[in-house]
Amino acid sequence: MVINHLSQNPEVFSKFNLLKEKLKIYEKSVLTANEISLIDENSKYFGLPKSKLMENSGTLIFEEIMKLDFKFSKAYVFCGTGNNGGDGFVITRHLSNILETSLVFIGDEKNIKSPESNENFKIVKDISFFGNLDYYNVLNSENVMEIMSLLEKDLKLGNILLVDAMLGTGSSGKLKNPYQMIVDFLNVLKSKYYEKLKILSVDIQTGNLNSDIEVILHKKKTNNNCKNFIIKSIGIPKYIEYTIGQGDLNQLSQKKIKKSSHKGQNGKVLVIGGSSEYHGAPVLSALSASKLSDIVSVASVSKVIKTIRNFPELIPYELLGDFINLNHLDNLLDYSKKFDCIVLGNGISLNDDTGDFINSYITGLNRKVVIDADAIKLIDYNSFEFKPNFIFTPHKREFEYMERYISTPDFKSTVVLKGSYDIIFDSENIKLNITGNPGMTKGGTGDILCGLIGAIYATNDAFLSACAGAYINGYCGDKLLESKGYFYNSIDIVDNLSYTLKELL
Ligand SMILES: NC(=O)C1=CN([C@@H]2O[C@H](COP(=O)(O)OP(=O)(O)OC[C@H]3O[C@@H](n4cnc5c(N)ncnc54)[C@H](O)[C@@H]3O)[C@@H](O)[C@H]2O)[C@@H](O)CC1
Ligand SMILES: [K+]
Repeated sequence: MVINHLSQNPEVFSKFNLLKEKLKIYEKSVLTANEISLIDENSKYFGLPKSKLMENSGTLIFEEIMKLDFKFSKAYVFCGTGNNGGDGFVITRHLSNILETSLVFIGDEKNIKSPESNENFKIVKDISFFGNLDYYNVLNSENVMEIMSLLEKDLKLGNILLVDAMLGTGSSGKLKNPYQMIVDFLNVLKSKYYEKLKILSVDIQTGNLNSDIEVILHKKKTNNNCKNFIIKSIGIPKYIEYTIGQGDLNQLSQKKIKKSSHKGQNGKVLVIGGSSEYHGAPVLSALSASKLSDIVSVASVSKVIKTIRNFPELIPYELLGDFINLNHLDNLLDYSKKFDCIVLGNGISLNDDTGDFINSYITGLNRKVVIDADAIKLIDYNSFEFKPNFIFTPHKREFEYMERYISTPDFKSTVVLKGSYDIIFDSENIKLNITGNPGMTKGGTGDILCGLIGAIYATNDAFLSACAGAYINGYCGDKLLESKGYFYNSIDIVDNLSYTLKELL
């Protein structure tokens, strides 16, 4: 799916690479557990199921085992309940074809976490009836003692390979028993039979296990610390690290909090925009925010507030005059304190007085801010600090106002560069949003986007919010393309946003 998209728009990719170079964002060679779980999810989403990745992992690790310059008469595979254990089941399947293997499964079969792990567990369970594979289940500490005495007996007879498929990137915090107990025993046996026991860890060594080698999958993780390791590609294409998918959405606070959230848990958003010239923009922005946030208010001039009063779900905050200006500064700075995120600029219009307001307001405020449209043009960038709490949502022309600053060292903001495919970046990350279609070029979709990003940003961090907002907005447009062709407008998007949010969150 992604390939079709990108091949249709090669110029997007050149802009993407240009920005990547300019920002000096290089491909990450070490990933955090969070980043790896993101890739995990998105691999599935872009057509690479975890079962395929597990098969690749187990098979590639088995091949590495065959290359070891270590003769062993028997293998033990220690497996946990997570997908690290799943990899271990695949390795066991291969090993049991060529030599006597003991599978030591730690935990209760019912607690095997994933279908792909379960699938592989069932196969090795069946094999154990055909011989060449002994199956042991460790549920408590005396099982541990039994296993260790079996292992020690075998060590007296010959060399043993021990595969550590107990815990991988899903491990967190201090090892719980029986894992710690197992690791302690294995470390004792390792020091006692140093040459006869070879320990190979799958992906990451479990706890403080004294492994001889780590076979790392895809890329190094921040908590890999075995000095002897090899890295195996398991077929995850690197573009997956640069594209936004369901994995990103799964990191949102909305996915983490229980559905029965109490009032205010979904954040409070203030939209500051509009003028006697433009009424609609702040309404679109506020309405889209109101699909997610508990409280949405619009601060604008009387003519716009008149429209706002038609929407009971929006809280009006009236400003006298035709344009937002410095007279409104103190009140708005004070009022803004009530909100988690401010959406600034929709329809605010290119008025000098408004420019003075924007530059004073934005420097005086310490809130999360989404800066859009004319606000982007009105900022005086010479003495401007691109703070980490700012998300800018420029289209191509608006981006020209700020492009030359993005590679300066104190650039800390997030940018959504809207286009046929949006490019989202901050000083450390860059991603491509591949949802959306030409039907979204109609007026108002930009207002909807920044209202949506503002609502998400109220309870999430900047880069993730920018990615998620762009993704959801485009996804909603793609659904409308299916049902209405290109003949949909921004009201259609606002009306359909709830269905999209329900589907994706
Ligand atoms: N990320 C990827 O792209 C791929 C990952 N794969 C494998 O999947 C692994 C990650 O799998 P999971 O996310 O299921 O996690 P793990 O297999 O690391 O296991 C986590 C499980 O262990 C338990 N656990 C966590 N911390 C513990 C602690 N301190 N003490 C005791 N128990 C603890 C938790 O209950 C959790 O269910 C990777 O390391 C890798 O081996 C492969 O299957 C292929 C692809
Ligand atoms: K491991």
